[in-house]
Amino acid sequence: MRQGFPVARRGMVIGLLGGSFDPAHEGHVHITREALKRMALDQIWWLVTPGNPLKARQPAPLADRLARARALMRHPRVKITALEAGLGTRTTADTLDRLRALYPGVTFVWLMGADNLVQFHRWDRWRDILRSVPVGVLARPGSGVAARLSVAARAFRVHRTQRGETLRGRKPPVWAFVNLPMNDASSTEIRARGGWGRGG
Ligand SMILES: Nc1ncnc2c1ncn2[C@@H]1O[C@H](COP(=O)(O)OP(=O)(O)OP(=O)(O)O)[C@@H](O)[C@H]1O
Ligand SMILES: O=C(O)c1ccc[n+]([C@@H]2O[C@H](COP(=O)([O-])O)[C@@H](O)[C@H]2O)c1
Repeated sequence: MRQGFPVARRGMVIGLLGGSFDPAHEGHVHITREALKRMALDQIWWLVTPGNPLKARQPAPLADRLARARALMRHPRVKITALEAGLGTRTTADTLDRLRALYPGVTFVWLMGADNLVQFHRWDRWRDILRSVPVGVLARPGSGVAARLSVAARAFRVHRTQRGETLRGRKPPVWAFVNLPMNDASSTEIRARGGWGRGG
């Protein structure tokens, strides 16, 4: 395996949490720990993105975001990675294609907060993503209703399962809201109070 790429054995089920992590915060840690437990995932990999293709704002340098993420999220089954920088991919659909080719026999589950489902239909090849991996949508304060009414939720409503815990064993297309105790931490809020980056 390439340097910096985690090792995974055939048969493993690995959750992928992509994000800007600008900066990583307790909300990320909370959903990661809860998803590991509730969804019986073998590992979760954080994919710290070089840059969200839909965000105009330039994030803090990747090295700084990785260092903060690694300092905050300490768990033997959670790997903090810069896989997308290594692969040269920017969109999630491309990243998933590459990971499936690199890790035959490994099942990936895409994880994201409910806020991301609201605008998921603007992502590159979003239908392909939903057809190729199980997707767990993690509860986030303020986004539940909009997520349930979103274009993607309506388009794939027949593929929704009520049981997020079972996603790891299901064949896509399948997705679920994974109801967790919610945590209201947000990177935007941390940046606004000067807790990160050039201003903080
Ligand atoms: N408090 C939270 N509860 C549930 N999901 C979250 C929470 N914070 C972040 N996430 C999810 O984690 C992933 C990465 O989030 P991201 O790095 O964009 O953090 P953020 O706080 O949403 O940042 P920003 O405020 O800059 O958009 C996304 O799927 C996001 O929906
Ligand atoms: O593939 C896309 O078109 C796409 C559009 C928007 C966001 N994403 C991914 O969604 C993840 C969450 O991004 P963010 O900035 O909300 O943390 C991250 O992995 C992004 O690369 C992907």
